[in-house]
Amino acid sequence: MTVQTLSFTRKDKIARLAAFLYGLVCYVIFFVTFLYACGFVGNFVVPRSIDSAPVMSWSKALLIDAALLGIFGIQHSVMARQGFKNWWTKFVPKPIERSTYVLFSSLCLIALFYLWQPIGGTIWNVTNSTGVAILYALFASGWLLVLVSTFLINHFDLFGLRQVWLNLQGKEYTQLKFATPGPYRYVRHPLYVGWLFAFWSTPTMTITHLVFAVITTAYILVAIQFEERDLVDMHGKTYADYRRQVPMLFPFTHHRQREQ
Ligand SMILES: C[S@@+](CC[C@H](N)C(=O)[O-])C[C@H]1O[C@@H](n2cnc3c(N)ncnc32)[C@H](O)[C@@H]1O
Repeated sequence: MTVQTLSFTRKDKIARLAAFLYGLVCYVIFFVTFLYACGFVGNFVVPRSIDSAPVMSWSKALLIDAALLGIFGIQHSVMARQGFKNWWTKFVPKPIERSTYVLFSSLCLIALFYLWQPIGGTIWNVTNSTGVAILYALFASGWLLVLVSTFLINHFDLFGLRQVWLNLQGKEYTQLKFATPGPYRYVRHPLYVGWLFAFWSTPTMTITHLVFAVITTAYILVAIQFEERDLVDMHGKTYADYRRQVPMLFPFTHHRQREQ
C-alpha cells in the first residue's frame, strides 16, 4: 500500500466520522425543536408560544405568520423531491443529504417560533373540565402518534441517522421497503393524522391558532399528493393497490375505489 493510499484512507475515515457527528448534531437540533414545538402549539413551558400576547395589528401579524408557514412548507416540500435531491447531491455528499434536510427544516421551525406573531381573538373556549381533559388527551395522542409513526416507518432513517451510520461503517445505503405496520393498515398517513390532532385539539381556539391549524392542514393535504406520487414511482403497483384499498386519513371511511 502506498503512502498516498494510506493517507487517503485516513482522510476518508475522518470524513465519515465528521459526517456521522454532523448527522448526530442535526438529529439533536431536530429533537429539541420537536419538543419545543409541543410547548409552542400547546402553550406550555416555552417562553414564546402560539398564543402569546399580540404586539402588532392583526393584518401585519397574519401576513408574517402566513409567510413563516409558507417558507417552512416550501423548504420542506421542495427539498424532499427526488429531482431536487438529484441536483443538490452534486454539492452535498449523499450520506448527509437527509441530515441537512432535517437541519434546514428545524431552522425554518426555529425561525417560525422566534418570529411568530399572535393575533388573539377567540373562536371557541371549552371550560368544562371533562371537555378540557378530552381535548388535552387528543392533543397528547396526536404528538404520540407522530412519534410512534416515525418509528414504524424508520425513525432513524427519516431523521438522517441511519444514512450517516451506514456511511460510517462503509456500507451502502438501502431504500426503505414499503410497509404497512399497525396504523398504516387503517390509514395511509397516520403521522399526518397525528399532526391534525396535535394542531386542532385545543380547549381555546384563538384566531392565531386557527390560522396555524388551517394553513398546516392545507399544507398536509398538498404534501400528501407529492409524497404519494413519489411512493407510486418508488413502489409501483404495490403502493397503487394500497392507495385503492386503504383510506388516506380517516379510518373505516368508505373508500370509493374499493368497490371497483
Ligand atoms: C414524514 S414520513 C410520513 C409518512 C406518512 N405520510 C404518514 O403520514 O404516516 C414521509 C416518508 O415516509 C415514507 N413513507 C410513507 N408511507 C410509507 C409506507 N407505507 N412505507 C414505507 N415508507 C413510507 C415516504 O416515502 C416519505 O419518505
